[in-house]
Amino acid sequence: MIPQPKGAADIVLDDVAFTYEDMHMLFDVTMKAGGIISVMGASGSGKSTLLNLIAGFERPDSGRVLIGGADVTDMPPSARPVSMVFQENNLFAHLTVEQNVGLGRSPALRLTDADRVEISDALARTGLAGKEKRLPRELSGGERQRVALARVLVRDRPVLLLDEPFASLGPGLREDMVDLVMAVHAERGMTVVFVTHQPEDARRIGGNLLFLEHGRVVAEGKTATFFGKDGPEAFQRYMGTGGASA
Ligand SMILES: Nc1ncnc2c1ncn2[C@@H]1O[C@H](COP(=O)(O)OP(=O)(O)OP(=O)(O)O)[C@@H](O)[C@H]1O
Repeated sequence: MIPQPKGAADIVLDDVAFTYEDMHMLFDVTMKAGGIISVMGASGSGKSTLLNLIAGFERPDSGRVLIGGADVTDMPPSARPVSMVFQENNLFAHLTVEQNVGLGRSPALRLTDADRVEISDALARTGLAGKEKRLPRELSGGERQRVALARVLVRDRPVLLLDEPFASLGPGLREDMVDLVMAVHAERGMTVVFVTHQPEDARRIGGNLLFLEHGRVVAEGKTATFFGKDGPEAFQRYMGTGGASA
């Protein structure tokens, strides 16, 4: 079981409306502190927008975003208690691995000895020891995402948002990376929201699942239930399996 998190935070989207041209989205959903939640849905259903509203890269037309009970609707992304990992371009190309991780401690890279110890621990934890001085272009795609996760560890924020972070990696490596996210979650107990197109990622993660259609959450609950024979109909249609997949 996940230890009771000290710093985890509930995420609440309270009647959050958001529009892109003719795409009207409405999110009214609570994600429990310390949970791990997969977000699935067809392309264009609003998964990235949901994360961007939590992170503050998009502002609601109406409604409120609360994190840990605090209303963050008007806060810029940098002030929110959130880390985010994208599919790519998480790193600064001209900075070394350890500098990229160090940014999670100090945006100006003014690092104390204690920060350096934390950075070195995070690099060891994510399997990057010995690669500290490399530039991002000298790493594989999987290693670059490990650097992004090491930065999450040193930032130590109560919410971690992942937007298809391993979509460009092959299946075996993706499994390893999902396991690393789960290990980070087990260690820190932050609230993790993981957008994925891959059913096997969601199954591996377990926890809860939000399923989106046309800018709304149309089903939510335990991930295991989604993949069972009584999974929500909309999800079964999306999977095209009529229910449980192998
Ligand atoms: N910057 C934008 N300007 C206009 N429309 C946008 C913009 N970004 C997204 N949209 C539209 O908003 C809707 C939701 O997009 P979003 O990226 O959140 O979906 P998604 O579920 O993450 O898709 P994918 O799985 O393809 O990444 C889509 O209809 C998309 O075309």
